Amino acid sequence: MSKFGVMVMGPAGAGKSTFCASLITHLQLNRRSAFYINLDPAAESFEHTPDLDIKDLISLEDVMEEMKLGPNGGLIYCFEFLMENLDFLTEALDSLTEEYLIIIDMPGQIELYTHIPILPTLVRFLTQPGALDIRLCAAYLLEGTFVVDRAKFFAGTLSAMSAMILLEVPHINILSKMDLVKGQIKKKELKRFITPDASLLEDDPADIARRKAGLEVVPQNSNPKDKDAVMSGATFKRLNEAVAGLIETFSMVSYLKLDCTDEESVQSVLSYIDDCIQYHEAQEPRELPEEEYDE
Ligand SMILES: Nc1nc2c(ncn2[C@@H]2O[C@H](COP(=O)(O)OP(=O)(O)OP(=O)(O)O)[C@@H](O)[C@H]2O)c(=O)[nH]1
Ligand SMILES: [Mg+2]
Repeated sequence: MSKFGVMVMGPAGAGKSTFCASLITHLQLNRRSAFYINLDPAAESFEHTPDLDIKDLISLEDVMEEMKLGPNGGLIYCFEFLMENLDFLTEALDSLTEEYLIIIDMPGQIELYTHIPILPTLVRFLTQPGALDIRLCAAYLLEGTFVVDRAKFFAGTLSAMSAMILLEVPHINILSKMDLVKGQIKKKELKRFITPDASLLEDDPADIARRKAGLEVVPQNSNPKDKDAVMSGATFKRLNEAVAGLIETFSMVSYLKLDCTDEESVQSVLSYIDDCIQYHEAQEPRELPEEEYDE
Protein backbone atom coordinates (compact mmCIF):
# COMPACT_ATOMS: atom_id res chain seq x y z
CA MET A 1 0.00 0.00 0.00
CA SER A 2 1.41 3.39 -1.01
CA LYS A 3 1.70 6.26 1.38
CA PHE A 4 1.77 9.94 0.47
CA GLY A 5 3.62 12.82 2.00
CA VAL A 6 5.07 16.27 1.72
CA MET A 7 8.27 17.45 3.36
CA VAL A 8 8.04 21.17 4.12
CA MET A 9 11.49 22.76 4.02
CA GLY A 10 13.13 26.15 3.79
CA PRO A 11 15.15 28.73 5.67
CA ALA A 12 14.35 29.92 9.20
CA GLY A 13 11.11 31.85 9.50
CA ALA A 14 10.03 31.18 5.90
CA GLY A 15 6.57 30.15 7.14
CA LYS A 16 6.96 26.34 7.12
CA SER A 17 5.02 25.62 10.32
CA THR A 18 2.30 28.13 9.40
CA PHE A 19 1.93 26.45 6.00
CA CYS A 20 1.73 23.01 7.65
CA ALA A 21 -1.00 24.32 9.98
CA SER A 22 -2.98 25.89 7.11
CA LEU A 23 -2.63 22.71 5.10
CA ILE A 24 -3.94 20.55 7.97
CA THR A 25 -6.88 22.91 8.59
CA HIS A 26 -7.68 22.84 4.87
CA LEU A 27 -7.45 19.04 4.69
CA GLN A 28 -9.72 18.69 7.72
CA LEU A 29 -12.30 21.02 6.16
CA ASN A 30 -12.23 18.80 3.09
CA ARG A 31 -12.51 15.60 5.11
CA ARG A 32 -9.04 14.43 4.30
CA SER A 33 -6.73 12.84 6.82
CA ALA A 34 -3.41 14.37 7.73
CA PHE A 35 -0.56 12.91 9.76
CA TYR A 36 1.55 15.74 11.10
CA ILE A 37 5.21 15.06 11.93
CA ASN A 38 7.33 17.69 13.62
CA LEU A 39 11.04 17.14 12.94
CA ASP A 40 12.13 20.47 14.42
CA PRO A 41 13.54 19.64 17.87
CA ALA A 42 13.44 23.35 18.78
CA ALA A 43 9.75 23.93 17.92
CA GLU A 44 7.64 24.58 20.99
CA SER A 45 4.13 25.64 20.06
CA PHE A 46 1.87 24.29 17.36
CA GLU A 47 -1.52 25.19 15.98
CA HIS A 48 -2.21 21.47 15.51
CA THR A 49 -0.66 18.98 17.93
CA PRO A 50 1.83 16.82 16.01
CA ASP A 51 0.93 13.15 15.62
CA LEU A 52 4.64 12.45 15.89
CA ASP A 53 7.20 14.79 17.41
CA ILE A 54 10.98 14.38 17.29
CA LYS A 55 11.04 15.89 20.79
CA ASP A 56 9.57 12.60 22.05
CA LEU A 57 12.74 10.93 20.81
CA ILE A 58 15.33 13.55 21.64
CA SER A 59 15.32 17.03 23.11
CA LEU A 60 17.53 19.77 21.68
CA GLU A 61 17.80 21.35 25.11
CA ASP A 62 19.21 18.13 26.61
CA VAL A 63 21.60 17.69 23.70
CA MET A 64 22.93 21.23 24.03
CA GLU A 65 23.38 20.82 27.76
CA GLU A 66 24.87 17.32 27.82
CA MET A 67 26.96 17.48 24.64
CA LYS A 68 27.98 21.12 25.17
CA LEU A 69 26.79 22.00 21.66
CA GLY A 70 25.24 25.17 20.27
CA PRO A 71 21.77 25.20 18.66
CA ASN A 72 22.99 24.33 15.14
CA GLY A 73 25.43 21.62 16.21
CA GLY A 74 22.72 20.35 18.56
CA LEU A 75 20.25 20.10 15.69
CA ILE A 76 22.66 18.09 13.56
CA TYR A 77 23.24 15.77 16.55
CA CYS A 78 19.44 15.32 16.91
CA PHE A 79 19.17 14.35 13.23
CA GLU A 80 22.08 11.93 13.50
CA PHE A 81 20.34 10.39 16.50
CA LEU A 82 17.11 10.13 14.51
CA MET A 83 19.00 8.35 11.71
CA GLU A 84 20.22 5.79 14.25
CA ASN A 85 16.68 5.33 15.55
CA LEU A 86 14.61 5.16 12.39
CA ASP A 87 12.19 2.72 14.06
CA PHE A 88 10.75 5.85 15.66
CA LEU A 89 9.40 6.76 12.20
CA THR A 90 8.67 3.26 10.94
CA GLU A 91 6.53 2.30 13.94
CA ALA A 92 4.38 5.42 13.59
CA LEU A 93 4.05 5.41 9.81
CA ASP A 94 3.88 1.73 8.92
CA SER A 95 0.15 1.32 9.43
CA LEU A 96 -0.95 4.54 7.71
CA THR A 97 -3.23 4.01 4.70
CA GLU A 98 -3.09 5.81 1.35
CA GLU A 99 -5.81 8.21 2.52
CA TYR A 100 -3.38 10.11 4.72
CA LEU A 101 -1.25 13.01 3.67
CA ILE A 102 1.89 12.83 5.81
CA ILE A 103 3.10 16.38 6.48
CA ILE A 104 6.68 16.71 7.70
CA ASP A 105 7.59 20.05 9.27
CA MET A 106 11.34 20.58 9.01
CA PRO A 107 13.68 22.90 10.92
CA GLY A 108 15.00 26.08 9.27
CA GLN A 109 18.76 25.51 9.54
CA ILE A 110 19.93 26.08 6.00
CA GLU A 111 22.88 23.69 6.24
CA LEU A 112 20.40 20.81 6.31
CA TYR A 113 19.39 21.64 2.73
CA THR A 114 22.74 22.52 1.27
CA HIS A 115 25.69 20.31 2.14
CA ILE A 116 24.95 17.87 4.98
CA PRO A 117 24.07 14.39 3.66
CA ILE A 118 21.53 13.57 6.41
CA LEU A 119 18.46 14.73 4.52
CA PRO A 120 19.08 12.73 1.33
CA THR A 121 19.54 9.61 3.51
CA LEU A 122 16.33 10.34 5.42
CA VAL A 123 14.41 10.91 2.17
CA ARG A 124 15.76 7.68 0.68
CA PHE A 125 14.64 5.84 3.82
CA LEU A 126 11.13 7.31 3.68
CA THR A 127 10.66 6.61 -0.02
CA GLN A 128 12.34 3.20 -0.22
CA PRO A 129 10.14 0.79 -2.21
CA GLY A 130 9.16 -2.29 -0.24
CA ALA A 131 9.68 -0.46 3.06
CA LEU A 132 7.79 2.71 4.03
CA ASP A 133 7.45 3.49 0.32
CA ILE A 134 6.13 7.04 0.79
CA ARG A 135 5.49 8.98 -2.40
CA LEU A 136 7.11 12.12 -1.17
CA CYS A 137 7.12 15.65 -2.51
CA ALA A 138 9.51 18.30 -1.23
CA ALA A 139 8.01 21.76 -0.75
CA TYR A 140 10.70 24.43 -0.37
CA LEU A 141 9.46 27.74 1.02
CA LEU A 142 11.18 31.05 0.43
CA GLU A 143 9.94 34.26 1.99
CA GLY A 144 8.01 36.19 -0.69
CA THR A 145 9.12 39.54 0.71
CA PHE A 146 12.61 38.77 -0.69
CA VAL A 147 11.35 39.90 -4.10
CA VAL A 148 11.99 43.50 -3.07
CA ASP A 149 15.70 42.72 -2.67
CA ARG A 150 17.11 40.90 -5.70
CA ALA A 151 20.33 39.81 -3.93
CA LYS A 152 18.32 38.09 -1.18
CA PHE A 153 15.93 36.62 -3.72
CA PHE A 154 18.69 35.06 -5.82
CA ALA A 155 20.58 33.80 -2.75
CA GLY A 156 17.34 32.16 -1.56
CA THR A 157 16.67 30.74 -5.02
CA LEU A 158 20.16 29.24 -5.06
CA SER A 159 19.43 27.49 -1.77
CA ALA A 160 16.15 26.17 -3.23
CA MET A 161 18.07 24.84 -6.25
CA SER A 162 20.66 23.26 -3.98
CA ALA A 163 17.88 21.41 -2.10
CA MET A 164 16.36 20.27 -5.42
CA ILE A 165 19.66 18.79 -6.53
CA LEU A 166 20.38 17.23 -3.14
CA LEU A 167 17.06 15.40 -2.82
CA GLU A 168 15.92 13.09 -5.55
CA VAL A 169 12.16 13.55 -5.13
CA PRO A 170 9.53 15.69 -6.89
CA HIS A 171 10.04 19.23 -5.73
CA ILE A 172 7.97 22.40 -5.66
CA ASN A 173 9.22 25.85 -4.69
CA ILE A 174 6.93 28.27 -2.96
CA LEU A 175 7.08 32.02 -2.37
CA SER A 176 5.39 32.37 1.02
CA LYS A 177 3.67 35.28 2.81
CA MET A 178 2.43 36.76 -0.44
CA ASP A 179 -0.16 38.81 1.49
CA LEU A 180 2.78 40.94 2.68
CA VAL A 181 3.93 41.58 -0.88
CA LYS A 182 0.51 42.64 -2.24
CA GLY A 183 0.51 46.37 -2.91
CA GLN A 184 4.29 46.57 -2.71
CA ILE A 185 4.86 45.26 -6.19
CA LYS A 186 2.73 45.23 -9.36
CA LYS A 187 1.16 41.92 -10.47
CA LYS A 188 2.94 42.05 -13.83
CA GLU A 189 6.25 42.66 -12.08
CA LEU A 190 5.61 39.78 -9.67
CA LYS A 191 5.20 37.37 -12.60
CA ARG A 192 8.87 37.82 -13.44
CA PHE A 193 9.83 36.16 -10.14
CA ILE A 194 7.81 33.03 -10.85
CA THR A 195 10.46 31.79 -13.29
CA PRO A 196 13.49 33.86 -12.29
CA ASP A 197 16.14 34.94 -14.75
CA ALA A 198 19.15 37.26 -14.65
CA SER A 199 17.25 40.19 -16.23
CA LEU A 200 15.70 40.80 -12.79
CA LEU A 201 19.02 42.27 -11.72
CA GLU A 202 18.90 44.96 -14.38
CA ASP A 203 16.22 46.95 -12.56
CA ASP A 204 16.97 46.08 -8.95
CA PRO A 205 15.11 48.67 -6.82
CA ALA A 206 17.76 48.39 -4.09
CA ASP A 207 20.42 49.27 -6.66
CA ILE A 208 18.34 52.12 -8.14
CA ALA A 209 17.69 53.53 -4.63
CA ARG A 210 21.40 53.43 -3.91
CA ARG A 211 22.16 55.31 -7.12
CA LYS A 212 19.43 57.88 -6.40
CA ALA A 213 20.96 58.49 -2.99
CA GLY A 214 24.22 59.25 -4.77
CA LEU A 215 25.84 56.00 -3.63
CA GLU A 216 27.34 54.97 -6.95
CA VAL A 217 28.67 51.43 -7.19
CA VAL A 218 31.73 51.35 -5.00
CA PRO A 219 34.99 50.49 -6.77
CA GLN A 220 36.11 46.92 -6.62
CA ASN A 221 39.05 47.69 -4.37
CA SER A 222 36.92 49.42 -1.71
CA ASN A 223 37.70 48.62 1.91
CA PRO A 224 36.16 45.17 2.54
CA LYS A 225 35.79 45.99 6.23
CA ASP A 226 33.18 48.60 5.32
CA LYS A 227 30.00 46.47 5.36
CA ASP A 228 27.96 48.87 3.20
CA ALA A 229 30.71 49.03 0.64
CA VAL A 230 30.82 45.24 0.38
CA MET A 231 27.03 44.95 0.01
CA SER A 232 26.91 47.58 -2.73
CA GLY A 233 30.32 47.10 -4.31
CA ALA A 234 31.16 46.01 -7.82
CA THR A 235 32.29 42.60 -6.53
CA PHE A 236 28.93 42.03 -4.85
CA LYS A 237 27.18 43.04 -8.09
CA ARG A 238 29.29 40.61 -10.11
CA LEU A 239 28.62 37.85 -7.57
CA ASN A 240 24.87 38.43 -7.89
CA GLU A 241 25.12 38.37 -11.67
CA ALA A 242 27.03 35.09 -11.52
CA VAL A 243 24.46 33.53 -9.15
CA ALA A 244 21.53 34.77 -11.27
CA GLY A 245 23.26 33.50 -14.44
CA LEU A 246 23.77 30.08 -12.86
CA ILE A 247 20.11 29.89 -11.84
CA GLU A 248 19.04 30.91 -15.36
CA THR A 249 21.34 28.36 -17.00
CA PHE A 250 20.02 25.47 -14.91
CA SER A 251 16.44 26.72 -15.42
CA MET A 252 15.20 24.43 -12.67
CA VAL A 253 13.47 26.76 -10.25
CA SER A 254 9.99 28.16 -10.67
CA TYR A 255 7.72 29.29 -7.86
CA LEU A 256 4.15 28.91 -6.72
CA LYS A 257 2.69 31.77 -4.70
CA LEU A 258 1.32 31.14 -1.23
CA ASP A 259 -0.72 33.28 1.10
CA CYS A 260 -1.62 31.20 4.16
CA THR A 261 -4.40 33.64 5.08
CA ASP A 262 -6.21 32.75 1.83
CA GLU A 263 -7.96 29.37 1.64
CA GLU A 264 -7.86 29.34 -2.18
CA SER A 265 -4.12 29.87 -2.20
CA VAL A 266 -3.60 26.93 0.18
CA GLN A 267 -5.89 24.78 -1.99
CA SER A 268 -3.95 25.72 -5.09
CA VAL A 269 -0.60 24.70 -3.57
CA LEU A 270 -2.19 21.49 -2.25
CA SER A 271 -3.36 20.65 -5.80
CA TYR A 272 0.23 20.87 -7.01
CA ILE A 273 1.40 18.62 -4.18
CA ASP A 274 -1.38 16.11 -4.95
CA ASP A 275 -0.41 16.09 -8.63
CA CYS A 276 3.28 15.65 -7.87
CA ILE A 277 2.68 12.54 -5.76
CA GLN A 278 -0.37 11.37 -7.76
CA TYR A 279 -2.43 11.25 -4.60
CA HIS A 280 -5.86 11.15 -6.23
CA GLU A 281 -4.99 8.33 -8.64
CA ALA A 282 -4.41 6.00 -5.68
CA GLN A 283 -7.62 6.71 -3.79
CA GLU A 284 -10.41 4.20 -3.59
CA PRO A 285 -13.81 5.69 -4.49
CA ARG A 286 -15.43 6.60 -1.18
CA GLU A 287 -19.12 6.20 -0.47
CA LEU A 288 -20.89 9.22 0.95
CA PRO A 289 -22.68 8.77 4.28
CA GLU A 290 -26.36 8.07 3.62
CA GLU A 291 -27.66 11.43 4.83
CA GLU A 292 -25.33 13.32 2.49
CA TYR A 293 -26.16 11.01 -0.39
CA ASP A 294 -29.84 12.00 0.01
CA GLU A 295 -28.90 15.69 -0.09
N1 LIG B 1 1.55 37.63 6.89
C1 LIG B 1 1.92 36.36 6.89
N2 LIG B 1 2.72 35.92 7.87
C2 LIG B 1 3.09 34.64 7.85
C3 LIG B 1 2.66 33.74 6.84
N3 LIG B 1 3.22 32.53 7.09
C4 LIG B 1 3.96 32.68 8.20
N4 LIG B 1 3.89 33.94 8.68
C5 LIG B 1 4.56 34.48 9.88
O1 LIG B 1 5.96 34.30 9.76
C6 LIG B 1 6.54 33.98 11.02
C7 LIG B 1 7.34 32.69 10.92
O2 LIG B 1 6.44 31.65 10.58
P1 LIG B 1 6.72 30.12 10.93
O3 LIG B 1 5.59 29.35 10.32
O4 LIG B 1 7.00 29.91 12.37
O5 LIG B 1 8.05 29.90 10.11
P2 LIG B 1 8.99 28.61 10.09
O6 LIG B 1 9.55 28.52 8.71
O7 LIG B 1 8.26 27.42 10.60
O8 LIG B 1 10.12 29.05 11.11
P3 LIG B 1 11.26 28.10 11.78
O9 LIG B 1 10.60 26.79 12.11
O10 LIG B 1 11.69 28.87 12.98
O11 LIG B 1 12.34 27.96 10.76
C8 LIG B 1 5.38 33.89 12.02
O12 LIG B 1 5.30 35.10 12.72
C9 LIG B 1 4.17 33.68 11.12
O13 LIG B 1 2.99 34.22 11.70
C10 LIG B 1 1.80 34.24 5.80
O14 LIG B 1 1.37 33.55 4.86
N5 LIG B 1 1.47 35.57 5.90
MG1 LIG C 1 8.73 26.00 12.10
